[in-house]
Amino acid sequence: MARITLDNLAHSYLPAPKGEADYALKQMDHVWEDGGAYALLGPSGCGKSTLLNIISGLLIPSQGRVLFGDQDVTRAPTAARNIAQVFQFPVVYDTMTVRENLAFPLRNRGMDAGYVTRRVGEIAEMIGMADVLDRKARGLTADAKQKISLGRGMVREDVNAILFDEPLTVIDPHMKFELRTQLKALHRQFAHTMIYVTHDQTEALTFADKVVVMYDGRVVQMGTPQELFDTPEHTFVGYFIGSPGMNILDAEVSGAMARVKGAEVPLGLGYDALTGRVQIGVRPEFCSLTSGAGLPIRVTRVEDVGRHRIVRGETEAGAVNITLPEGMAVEAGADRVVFAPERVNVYADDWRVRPARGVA
Ligand SMILES: Nc1ncnc2c1ncn2[C@@H]1O[C@H](COP(=O)(O)OP(=O)(O)OP(=O)(O)O)[C@@H](O)[C@H]1O
Repeated sequence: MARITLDNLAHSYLPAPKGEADYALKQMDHVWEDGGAYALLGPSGCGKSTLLNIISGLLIPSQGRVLFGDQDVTRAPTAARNIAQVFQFPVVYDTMTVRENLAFPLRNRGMDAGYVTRRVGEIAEMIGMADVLDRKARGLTADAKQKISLGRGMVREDVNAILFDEPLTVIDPHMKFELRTQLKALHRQFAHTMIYVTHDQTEALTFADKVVVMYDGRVVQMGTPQELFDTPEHTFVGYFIGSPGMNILDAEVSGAMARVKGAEVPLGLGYDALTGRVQIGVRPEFCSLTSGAGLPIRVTRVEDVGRHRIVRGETEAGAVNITLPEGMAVEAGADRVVFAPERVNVYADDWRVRPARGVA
């Protein structure tokens, strides 16, 4: 297991990049702790695979270094990095049995037969395949084959890191939940450094201790699920995490007051003078519908989504979504929305601004 350091890293697929726009991965410095479970989350094209390929050794970055522990592996081939990888689609040997597939990475390294049997048994239990160990992989469903790939990725205990690239794409939804839970349990047990690439926020938030949110070639935030929810550092994080995402409205901010089109919005803390495009962001969970004072809103739709309901509305400042807690009805005549002041974040040119007074 190893700490992974990305030192002044950047990558362009062009031979002579001119500006930032030419970089698929913009300059970044990060340390990913030894034993951490990280999810790399972001929309298609944001640079997740590029970063993963640099860590795994499939790609040499055009700038900067990758360290595993203290060792510079920037130019080391994949085979020399001592990592395990699980890809989007199954990579199994059809002519081998499930047992032989799972044992392969261990036998390959000359592990003792007793250990191989014990370890394969543990992993087979975990992926729910203990009763089909002697079946040939050929003829198994794509789902089952991908479980073997996951098992193979996790069978070695001595790897520097395990990299997962959208590994649950072909797994059916029920099994997805189960495997995610198993992966998490396995992480607790063995504390491998794990990096899990996904564009699915549920997958990222349930798997990871730290979620690394990428947008347009940058890591815009690296934080716990709670941090991403409470204090999105970039408007993209606010918008991308949560269902629905954060409400973001253009505003003018003066001290502890924001003015949006149609109302004044009290803030929990004060702010220094701001420049650039100023916005406030507040999650639908911290908005409430009232008939008293507040930002005038016209409710356009109420959606039932199981445990709670989502009210969708239009204000002069833009669209606002409100999450109604379980059992709460939409009050007749309610035509204002108010925001919990201490839950309102302030942004300048998309980046969160720390309050001038009090805690950040
Ligand atoms: N081999 C390549 N040559 C040139 N450009 C590439 C190459 N691979 C990726 N890119 C570009 O680099 C950017 C980042 O792509 P990347 O595949 O890393 O994103 P991603 O977040 O993994 O997306 P997806 O989820 O769709 O795989 C994109 O603009 C993409 O078009």
